[in-house]
Amino acid sequence: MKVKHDMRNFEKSIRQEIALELVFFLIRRLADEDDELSEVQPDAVPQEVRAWLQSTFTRQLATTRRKADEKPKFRSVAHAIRAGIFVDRIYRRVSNSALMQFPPEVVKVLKTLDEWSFDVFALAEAGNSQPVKYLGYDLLNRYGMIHKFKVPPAILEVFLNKIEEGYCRFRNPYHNNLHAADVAQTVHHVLCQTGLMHWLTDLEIFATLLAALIHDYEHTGTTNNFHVKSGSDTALLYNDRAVLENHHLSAAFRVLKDDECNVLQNLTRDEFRELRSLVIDMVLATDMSFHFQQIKNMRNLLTLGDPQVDKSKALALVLHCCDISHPAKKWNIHHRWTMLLLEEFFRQGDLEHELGLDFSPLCDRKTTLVAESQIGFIEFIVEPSMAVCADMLEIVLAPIAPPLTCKSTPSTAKEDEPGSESGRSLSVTEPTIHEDVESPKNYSDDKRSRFIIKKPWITCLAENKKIWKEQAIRDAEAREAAQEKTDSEDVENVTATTKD
Ligand SMILES: Nc1nc2c(ncn2[C@@H]2O[C@H](COP(=O)(O)O)[C@@H](O)[C@H]2O)c(=O)[nH]1
Ligand SMILES: [Mg+2]
Ligand SMILES: [Zn+2]
Repeated sequence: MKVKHDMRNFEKSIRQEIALELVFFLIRRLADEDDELSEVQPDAVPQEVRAWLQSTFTRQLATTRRKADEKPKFRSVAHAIRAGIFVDRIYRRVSNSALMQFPPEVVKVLKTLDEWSFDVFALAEAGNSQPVKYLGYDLLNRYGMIHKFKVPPAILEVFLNKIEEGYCRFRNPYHNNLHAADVAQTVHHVLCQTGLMHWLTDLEIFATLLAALIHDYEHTGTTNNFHVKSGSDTALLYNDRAVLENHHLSAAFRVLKDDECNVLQNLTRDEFRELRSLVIDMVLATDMSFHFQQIKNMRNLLTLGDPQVDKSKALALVLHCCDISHPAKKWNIHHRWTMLLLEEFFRQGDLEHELGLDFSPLCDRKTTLVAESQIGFIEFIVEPSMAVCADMLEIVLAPIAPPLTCKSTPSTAKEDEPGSESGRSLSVTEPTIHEDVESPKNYSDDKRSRFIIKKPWITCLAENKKIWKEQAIRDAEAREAAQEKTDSEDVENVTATTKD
């Protein structure tokens, strides 16, 4: 019986191997000869992880993107600093009486909002499980959006409540209001700690924060592939293309149609159109099947002598990186997110089993190799994405960077509590300039001064990968021990049967 079982497993793995090789061949032919996935050595990762990589992160080329934006207008931050002004949107005052009140525990957590490994779980705990409401409100006020775009504070509160509710609709372990708040906070970190905000107009900042807040609105807790293979209504509606992302956008813009929730009501027609277009581009680019193409396109662009980076493409890459950034946060936070995501995947696997569908990769709770898959995710997806994004930021921000290495700008956020009368301002850490260092590999041959951003994610990624690798070894040993136990039990059973 065991021999039969082994034969079946062997045949199955041969079939999977052949299918996998065929898929790899087709991917190379159909998509790109040299895209990131084809660079992944077939033996470097377990088969299950490869299957997941290809099912989640590849597809044929996406449809044509909209034409490049106008050449970006650079503003000299150095000049602004010298003049003692830190662009007028940094500090806005909104009448205290109109502002939403924040519980003191929320205020305390929000004091750490600028940190790379901000603890969104602590915010949810402090804020009655409403992190989107508090964080969304605070961010939009910090960047002066409420003032600049005349967002009625009461409407903003209703809008954020509605968005928060939508995130909670399917009670997902991972794709919920905490994930939305987490991604928005990470986007904020990039905006303010790298200086990206100074490359952007107010409208572009508003669009970026809004895109982050709504990017997984009404997520069903199941993947695009699941929607397609189960023939869900949403898959039918969007013809199997970026099913979830189309839904997040469409449903969120529908919320904005309601007067009670319309935070965009005081935008001009042109402003609305521009913001909508940016938000759509950003959220559609969070579809993981676009990942390799997106990374490759940006990497190729950055190799050009004087790359002109389209703002919408730059912002889409930033949002995508923030969306997959938890493996680059401190271990405790990353581990918590991993367990939540895996539980969501496993629930999908349970559903697939009930529906008689094949398990999607990483969705079978009995066989999934968690540590191995996380190593694969970090090495093949997160690290390359963060690297390209950082290179892109260093290139686009170089022309507006201050000429000298600056110390951190004193943060007034510490004194100005959210919802307090004094309003609030942004703390912006100035990135550093390293003089006379080599330009990024492959990007340019000339040796000149280079603008460098801080990259707190690098140490976290290395540390997390190390922990997963240790875990993978322990898991493999445990599996081996369990297999040996099963084998010896089988032998005992056979012996007992023979005696009978
Ligand atoms: N195997 C893992 N996949 C991950 C992890 N974190 C994120 N992801 C994948 O990325 C997308 C993110 O897009 P979203 O808009 O759905 O949030 C997610 O769906 C996963 O496919 C991880 O830790 N491990
Ligand atoms: Mg998504
Ligand atoms: Zn997301």
